[in-house]
Amino acid sequence: MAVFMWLAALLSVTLIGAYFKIFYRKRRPGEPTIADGHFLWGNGEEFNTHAVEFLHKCKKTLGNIFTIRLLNQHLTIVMDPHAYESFHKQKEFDFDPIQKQVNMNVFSFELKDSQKLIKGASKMVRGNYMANSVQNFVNNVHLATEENLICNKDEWSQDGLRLFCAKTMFDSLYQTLFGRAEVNTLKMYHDFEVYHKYFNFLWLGLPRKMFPQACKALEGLVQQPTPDELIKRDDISEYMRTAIKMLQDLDQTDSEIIGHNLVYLHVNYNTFRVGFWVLEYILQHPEAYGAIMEEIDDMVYAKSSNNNSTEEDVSITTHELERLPVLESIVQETFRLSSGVFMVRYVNGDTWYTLSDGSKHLIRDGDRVAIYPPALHKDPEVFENPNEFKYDRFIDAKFHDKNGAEIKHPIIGFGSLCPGKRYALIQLKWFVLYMLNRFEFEHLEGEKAELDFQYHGHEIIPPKKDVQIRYRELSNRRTLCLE
Ligand code: HEM
Repeated sequence: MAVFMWLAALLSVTLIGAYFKIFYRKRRPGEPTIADGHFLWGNGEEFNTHAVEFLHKCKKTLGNIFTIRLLNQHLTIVMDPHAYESFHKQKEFDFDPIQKQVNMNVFSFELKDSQKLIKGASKMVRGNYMANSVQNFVNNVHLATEENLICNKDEWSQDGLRLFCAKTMFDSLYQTLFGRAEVNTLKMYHDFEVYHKYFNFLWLGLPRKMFPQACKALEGLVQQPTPDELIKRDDISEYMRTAIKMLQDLDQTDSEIIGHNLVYLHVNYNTFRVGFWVLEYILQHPEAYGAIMEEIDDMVYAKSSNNNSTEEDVSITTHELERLPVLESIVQETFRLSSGVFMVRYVNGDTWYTLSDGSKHLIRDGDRVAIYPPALHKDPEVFENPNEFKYDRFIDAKFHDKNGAEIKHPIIGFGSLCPGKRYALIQLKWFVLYMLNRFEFEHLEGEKAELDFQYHGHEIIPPKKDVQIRYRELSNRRTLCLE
């Protein structure tokens, strides 16, 4: 009996010691307040249940900067709506270890020289390279529509909206990325859907073997042509070609290169995800649908030399596409509502970080620090009725904090580092314009998509389930071309 009690006492002491070593920490002078949480798993549960509500609640009591704990990991959250630039410029806040973690845990590869690669490949989504890629995309959207949809002026066809977007947008993004080939892009899309369910768990480092469905989906996703075969294609995207060649020069293996290709497919998959939401919100809101059709019709009318003929194609420039006010506002509003992104950095050395009110805060070496854009995007002090979709919210609008100071970056759906932002937005806008100019859409009775908040942390949050729509080709429309 005495031995048993002695062992129990030893175990208790060991557990208490482990608790203080792994989970507990003493706040040092200057460090942000640590949010109250469960003594073992910290704030994980509240964060998972509804991250935005939880962070708004913390902001009310703790202010514009505080630290939360997810199990044994401390994460300082910056809620200052003016922090975007200072956060981006703070040299100790490092993205490299974060992308390494995603690459290794989710896609099983490590880049030998990530900075060189990102710099080199990023040049290929600008200037003429971007223009060529956009032209390929325009062409591929048209081909996907002809090949994968039922184009009928007299009868409605029925589909899931997400499936509709997969057959058109995902297909064209895929073909633009890898070059045109006989490939079942719908299978790729389904595998990506399954794999993304486990993204957050994998990213955090849980072993893939725990998720047999993820393993099976990954087996499908890595069924790609070899890197040598891919770069022989004439129409593979320049950033993919450049990245593959650089990786080969660095002696990375074929399987590492295939893992890296999946990262590019993943970033394009985000463009597809947001494409779905833009169309869905337009369908949910007749006033938005009416306004955008009016904008398209006005543009087509203004650009046609003969308004009695529908034979003539109408050409618009990329610049014009980027500057359509209703489309731009709908896109921004869609990002505001559907973005789930974390702008997270590893802290390289103890850092005094200054907020916009001049206050200085000590951020601890080895922690993580983050801006969580969805919490800013839904801040009721900045956006009136933040959970409502308002299609014209961003037309000629400026946004201010509660003291009246203007917020320079009210929407940060691409973080501060994404080199593909302009390219993705052009593709997105073209897709929406092309589809609305060519088809009429309706939800089936009672159908409405809802955001699935368990995917918080993903760049774009998917819907809980697909929604059923019907579509038919419009009569008397002019064909649009992008110069
Ligand atoms: C709607 C589509 C997209 C969304 C929502 C998106 C979002 C993001 C976000 C949130 C980040 C992290 C940035 C940060 O933490 O500051 C990022 C990084 C990145 N994105 Fe995008 N992205 C999209 C499309 C693209 C495309 C089409 C490309 C292709 C070139 C791309 C390439 C990258 C790269 C290479 C990085 C890593 C940058 C680095 O490590 O410095 N993205 N993206």
